[in-house]
Amino acid sequence: MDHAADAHRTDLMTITRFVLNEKSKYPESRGDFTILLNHIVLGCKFVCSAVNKAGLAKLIGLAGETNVQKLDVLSNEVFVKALVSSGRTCILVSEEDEEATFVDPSKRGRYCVVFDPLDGSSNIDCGVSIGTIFGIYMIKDNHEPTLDDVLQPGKQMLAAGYCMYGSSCTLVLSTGEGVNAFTLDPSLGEFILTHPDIKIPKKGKIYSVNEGNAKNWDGPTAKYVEKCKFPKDGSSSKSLRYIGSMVADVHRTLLCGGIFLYPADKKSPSGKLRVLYEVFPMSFLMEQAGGQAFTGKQRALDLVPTKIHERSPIFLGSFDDVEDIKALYTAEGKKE
Ligand SMILES: O=P(O)(O)OC[C@H]1O[C@](O)(COP(=O)(O)O)[C@@H](O)[C@@H]1O
Repeated sequence: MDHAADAHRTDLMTITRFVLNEKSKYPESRGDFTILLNHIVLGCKFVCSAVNKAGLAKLIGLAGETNVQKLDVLSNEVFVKALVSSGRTCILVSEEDEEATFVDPSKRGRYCVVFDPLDGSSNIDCGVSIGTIFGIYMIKDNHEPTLDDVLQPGKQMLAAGYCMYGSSCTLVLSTGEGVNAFTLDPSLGEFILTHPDIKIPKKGKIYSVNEGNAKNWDGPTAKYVEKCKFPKDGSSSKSLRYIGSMVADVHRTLLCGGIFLYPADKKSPSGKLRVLYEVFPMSFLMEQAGGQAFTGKQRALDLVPTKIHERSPIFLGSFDDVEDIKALYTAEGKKE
């Protein structure tokens, strides 16, 4: 690898150029998606800089008398304003807003964006990697947009991604043609393609779960984690890695393989993670990278949500690892 050449590389594959190339294959594409994506990218750049300077800019801690992080409020505001000002959206669903936002007809487009402006917020104060998660649907015709346009199975999504604010700022994106990652070059202010066509290893050496909830797990989950720790087939035990920030845990799983699980338990029978803007986007990316995502009952992307903040258990990651837990739930199902 000729680092000198790399440092002076002039043929820069920015995320805009990459998506323009992808969309140029479709004669009907008018650049609307690229314009929408550029506004999401703007939001990510803003949040990245805010997270980096959070300690200095007194952006750490809760907003006023609320139990919401200042950065959560700020991130939500910048994404809602960027998405509305793109002129390409009609419905916005944010983890931070109880109700969906219906964009004024004068500024409306055909894309519906579901997003978690800053996921893993419990990790903000201690500087652990956090991220933004988003999914994009499109309404097929010019009908008056309704919630039904977002309460769609995840497999209807056009695109999904996340931006991780960690040691570097990395935006991972899929428009349904594989998964690519772009790293923010702060000197250029541009996301540059650094991880083309990501494929998750078929089987991994890592399992990622909050074992603190173990006493409340159902049978198949408890058996699966036991199997990871004490495999009976002579294979070596898996290592436990859990950051408690979905974007960071899923990013590691995508690149290194293994499985991330947030199962249901007696305390939260529907799990913790939200279907529209956590489970669906991450499941979309996993499938596009050759992995899979399972709810304990079905393929995650086949789920049809009935509420915008609905939760679901999720098991996602390397194909073979998720197959193992699917087998345990199928066996459990047969017993019932
Ligand atoms: O602390 P727990 O129960 O393990 O939950 C951690 C999970 O919750 C999250 O922080 C989401 O919660 P928030 O939406 O409240 O940020 C995920 O990023 C993470 O995977």
